[in-house]
Amino acid sequence: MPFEKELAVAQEAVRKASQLCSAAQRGLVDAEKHDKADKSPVTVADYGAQALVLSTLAAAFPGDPAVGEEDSSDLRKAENAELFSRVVEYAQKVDASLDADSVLAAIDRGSHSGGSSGRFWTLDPIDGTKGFLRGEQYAVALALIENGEVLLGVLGCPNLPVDPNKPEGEKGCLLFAVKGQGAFQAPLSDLSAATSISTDSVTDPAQAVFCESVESGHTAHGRSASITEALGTAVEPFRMDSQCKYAAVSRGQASVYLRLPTRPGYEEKIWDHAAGYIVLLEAGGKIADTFGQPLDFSLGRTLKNNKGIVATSPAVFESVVKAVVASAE
Ligand SMILES: Nc1ncnc2c1ncn2[C@@H]1O[C@H](COP(=O)(O)OS(=O)(=O)O)[C@@H](OP(=O)(O)O)[C@H]1O
Ligand SMILES: [Mg+2]
Ligand SMILES: [Mg+2]
Ligand SMILES: [Mg+2]
Repeated sequence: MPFEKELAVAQEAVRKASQLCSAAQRGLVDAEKHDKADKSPVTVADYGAQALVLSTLAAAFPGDPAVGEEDSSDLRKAENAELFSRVVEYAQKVDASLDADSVLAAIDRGSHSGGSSGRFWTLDPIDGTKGFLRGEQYAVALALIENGEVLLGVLGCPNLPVDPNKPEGEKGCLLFAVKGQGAFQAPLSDLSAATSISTDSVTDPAQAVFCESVESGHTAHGRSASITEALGTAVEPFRMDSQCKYAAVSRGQASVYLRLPTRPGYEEKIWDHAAGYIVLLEAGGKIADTFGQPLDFSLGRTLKNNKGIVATSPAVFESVVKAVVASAE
């Protein structure tokens, strides 16, 4: 099968990073959190997961660059020495060969600028850091992009119930897809137990289950309420952090994921969407931005030609996109 090695390496890297994040989330203390220059939060687990995944990729595919969310500049500052030593501690628990220098070097492998030619990986070591800090959903998201096209995606979702119908049952899922090969989910506890997943077959948008971000700064909650009302949906969107929303639509737990811009100048980051995008498409779903335009991953580190996201199961796609476009007029 094409991309067999890439998939195996990516799955193992995301599984290990998910382990690191779970361990960190259980006992996170103040010294393990930090605010970046843009005021968004980052933790020992974001840095540790990026170091772990990018060092694993560097060993397996030394010629592949990466676009990662985090960089080491804050960790190198004297005032963050304690944060840095905890990052190294967490990374070493999962990979004993990592030391302080290799952690910094691995994190900084994520500085590639992306673009339309060649192949590169894109990593969000923790997507939904705010959800992670609240003890809720988050995802480790890794994708492979070649000539601007997303070819492979792996999503580690440590707090997501394996069976959506058993919310109190086993938690921890790995979702993955390779272009043209379908989408799958396995419990993080046993990757050999993967099963095929697909989007739901709802045809009436009034019956569609919607999901959206928890954070009101990341999506316009008022606008989604008016869209569901216009479509005749009685139930309001349920809120969930991170690319777990792509997982929810990909496995038929929700029909629609809306991400509606809150600030005109905000550009969506490729690592916030690439892995979820390919899993969703391979599960049978459809996706566009809030103007109905296809997502363009070939333009660098952001989706600068797109605004927001509309991701759905196939039969309701057109009517939902129409309602989203109309809601902007
Ligand atoms: N203004 C604005 N608009 C849209 N998106 C934004 C915005 N600001 C931040 N971000 C990105 O949102 C990512 C988190 O996704 P979610 O909103 O789905 O999760 S959460 O509710 O924050 O937990 C989050 O990813 P992480 O930083 O990896 O958590 C950000 O990249
Ligand atoms: Mg962040
Ligand atoms: Mg993110
Ligand atoms: Mg992140």
